[in-house]
Amino acid sequence: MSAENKVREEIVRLSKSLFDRGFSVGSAGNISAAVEDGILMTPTNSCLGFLDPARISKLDRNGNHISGDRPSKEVFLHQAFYETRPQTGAVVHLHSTFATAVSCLSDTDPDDCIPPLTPYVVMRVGKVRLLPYVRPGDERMGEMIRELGGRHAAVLLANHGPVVAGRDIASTVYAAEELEETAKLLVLLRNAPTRLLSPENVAELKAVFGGY
Ligand SMILES: O=C(CO)COP(=O)(O)O
Ligand SMILES: [Zn+2]
Repeated sequence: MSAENKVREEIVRLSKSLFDRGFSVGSAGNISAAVEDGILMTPTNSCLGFLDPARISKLDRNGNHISGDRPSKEVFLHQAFYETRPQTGAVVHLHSTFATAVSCLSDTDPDDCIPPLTPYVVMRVGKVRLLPYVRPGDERMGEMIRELGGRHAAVLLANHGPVVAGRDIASTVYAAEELEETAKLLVLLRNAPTRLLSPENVAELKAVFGGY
């Protein structure tokens, strides 16, 4: 099997896994992955549970649609991550329930919307920014990601959902899951006195496991 076909199969397998466990419903969310000569992206209005590897959209390096079904309307969002974080090999956008809940709370800190509750969110996701609401598919989402200058691997789109960029599709999906589970803890612990990891704990994790 060619390297590109392996990536197609991986997109289908991991998308189905997310869908089967309720991290995405209906036709919400989209996933992309870099290949040698461009980017593969889930087609617009497709259900992550039932993707066909042959119909996945392919874009060239300039973002032109070259094969497969029409790409996700969030193409600008995905492209902005590839452009600003050269290490990016995949981007995952979900409407997963708890991360989306945090994106709707009016007291969420926009500079640090997922505080360091547990080590794995620090290790796999890093500091998460909240970006102001624009409608799905609005080109301004790409501009907002570019303005971050590649400093964040994950963002929450206000009143919409999370977006995570990573080195490859599996690690990016795992990071999106970690973000969702931490958002769930945040909602569960809302109004309960909560101990966060200290700045020293966070610094130790970054020193040992690397930063995102
Ligand atoms: O999540 C979505 C929009 O934000 C889904 O859009 P697409 O079906 O175009 O990928
Ligand atoms: Zn969306």
